[in-house]
Amino acid sequence: MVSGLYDDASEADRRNDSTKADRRDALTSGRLPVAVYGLGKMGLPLAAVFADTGMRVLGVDVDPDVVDCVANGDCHVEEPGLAPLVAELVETGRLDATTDGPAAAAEAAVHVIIVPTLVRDGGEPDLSTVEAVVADISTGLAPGDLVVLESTVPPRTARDVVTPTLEAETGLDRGEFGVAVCPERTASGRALRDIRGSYPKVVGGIDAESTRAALLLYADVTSNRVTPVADATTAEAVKVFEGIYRDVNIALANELATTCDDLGISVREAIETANQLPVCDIHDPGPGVGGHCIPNYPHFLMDRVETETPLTATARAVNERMPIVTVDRLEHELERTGGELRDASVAVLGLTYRAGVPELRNAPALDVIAELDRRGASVVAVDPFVDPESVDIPGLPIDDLPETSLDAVVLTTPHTAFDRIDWETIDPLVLVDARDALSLENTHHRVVTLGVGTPPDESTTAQDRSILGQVDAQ
Ligand SMILES: NC(=O)c1ccc[n+]([C@@H]2O[C@H](COP(=O)([O-])OP(=O)(O)OC[C@H]3O[C@@H](n4cnc5c(N)ncnc54)[C@H](O)[C@@H]3O)[C@@H](O)[C@H]2O)c1
Ligand SMILES: CC(=O)N[C@@H]1[C@@H](OP(=O)(O)OP(=O)(O)OC[C@H]2O[C@@H](n3ccc(=O)[nH]c3=O)[C@H](O)[C@@H]2O)O[C@H](CO)[C@@H](O)[C@@H]1O
Repeated sequence: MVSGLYDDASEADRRNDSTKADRRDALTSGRLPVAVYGLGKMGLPLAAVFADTGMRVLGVDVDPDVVDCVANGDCHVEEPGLAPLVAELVETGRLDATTDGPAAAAEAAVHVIIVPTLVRDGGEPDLSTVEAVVADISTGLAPGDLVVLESTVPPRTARDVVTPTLEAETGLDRGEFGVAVCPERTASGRALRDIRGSYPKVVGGIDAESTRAALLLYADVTSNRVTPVADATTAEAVKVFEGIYRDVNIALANELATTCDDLGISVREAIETANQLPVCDIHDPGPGVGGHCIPNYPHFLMDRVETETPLTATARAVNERMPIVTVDRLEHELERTGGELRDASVAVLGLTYRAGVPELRNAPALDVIAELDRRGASVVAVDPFVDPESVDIPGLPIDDLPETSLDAVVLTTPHTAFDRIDWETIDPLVLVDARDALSLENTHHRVVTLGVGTPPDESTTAQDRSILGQVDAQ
């Protein structure tokens, strides 16, 4: 008889493959219901993939509009392939949604937390949403249940916050229920593909049995391998380290880009050529680091350790300054042409934090616009994915660019829709291509990127370099 995914069975039982198969079968046949707390950009895709393996999934969200939408088989999250999947899963009864967390907790045997973990002004991690879900779960937690943290959390959250709270609130002892950290390794726009197995799934429990139960949970979810790590804290650290790696390396690229002002070289050319070496993986410079992951995760480490973390802190500061660097570049170039930023009319191309996603959290473009505004420029924003007016910024349709009187353009996010702009039909302007995404060398515009301070040496023009490249290739 299978009572839960977490088992206090004897070692002999654990080695028994038929017991393991029974548990897996109980899960994928729907006999062990799964509650997924948080039906947002990552939670809904995760709930759908769980349900698609045969699990019976109850999605929980505090937002009644989200719950109504999902319960009706509709989909409020824009992810490739998600809408038809949600419709089918709701129709066949494998996925449902509720605002009633305690009721879902009472019914479920597996509780998966995928709510946001943010950072307060000042850098302190804000775990209030996770704590609210843990409070719901504790009202229905039963012996044999497994609690899974998919949300990214500061290392030691499972050990020092989640588990002690569950013990205190339920009266159950550690060993009667499981807690495992199984961090989401996905990004907006690729959620279903990533959850189904782009990367190995990391699982780490507060005890060996929790890790074992998490291995069973994900065995049928991912086509990739499931990687057990030593404990829950290691699993938490893996996710936070991934984010810090990215933040620090982007900061390095951004710093190198600013030195190219002095050197008078193209940072992109130097980076691309340096990256010919397999040991070299310099990232792309840009106007800043956005999204709700990478800018937050360094704080999850810095706030939790006594040890000094100067590199992590400096990287954050370098990246946070990039919107200012971008506006400085524009102001400087306008001055070189006799213009002034405080009188300038500027279009910012791309509001979202990266190309191709309708996501504005921590978007560098918003900081660029705030700084332009602070320095007196009048700004319009162009974005094919979000309406600028939704964040109180005057918007401009892409196709209206030629008819609009502009002194400057700043490209902050390289949406593919911008490829269709016919720059020849736009009056000459200063263009800061902060992502180096446009090829406008031969147009009448004054184009600068963040990583070319002065134009390349006249003796080796772009044309010369391409000829030299051909010679080199022969
Ligand atoms: N978005 C990403 O690219 C990404 C990638 C990897 C990991 N993650 C992690 O996934 C987690 C969730 O991110 P997301 O992008 O899905 O967030 P989101 O903001 O899109 O959605 C969160 C959902 O949780 C709901 N919610 C808030 N409090 C709740 C509560 N107490 N009970 C139930 N529901 C509640 C909200 O109403 C919302 O619908 C975060 O911890 C993040 O670190 C996100
Ligand atoms: C590559 C990837 O899968 N990463 C994911 C990441 O996803 P993401 O959606 O946050 O996107 P990123 O690509 O990391 O970009 C963040 C910001 O940095 C800017 N940037 C990026 C690279 C560069 O070389 N130079 C830059 O300037 C970019 O424009 C944007 O503003 O976080 C998720 C949540 O934890 C992780 O699952 C996962 O690691």
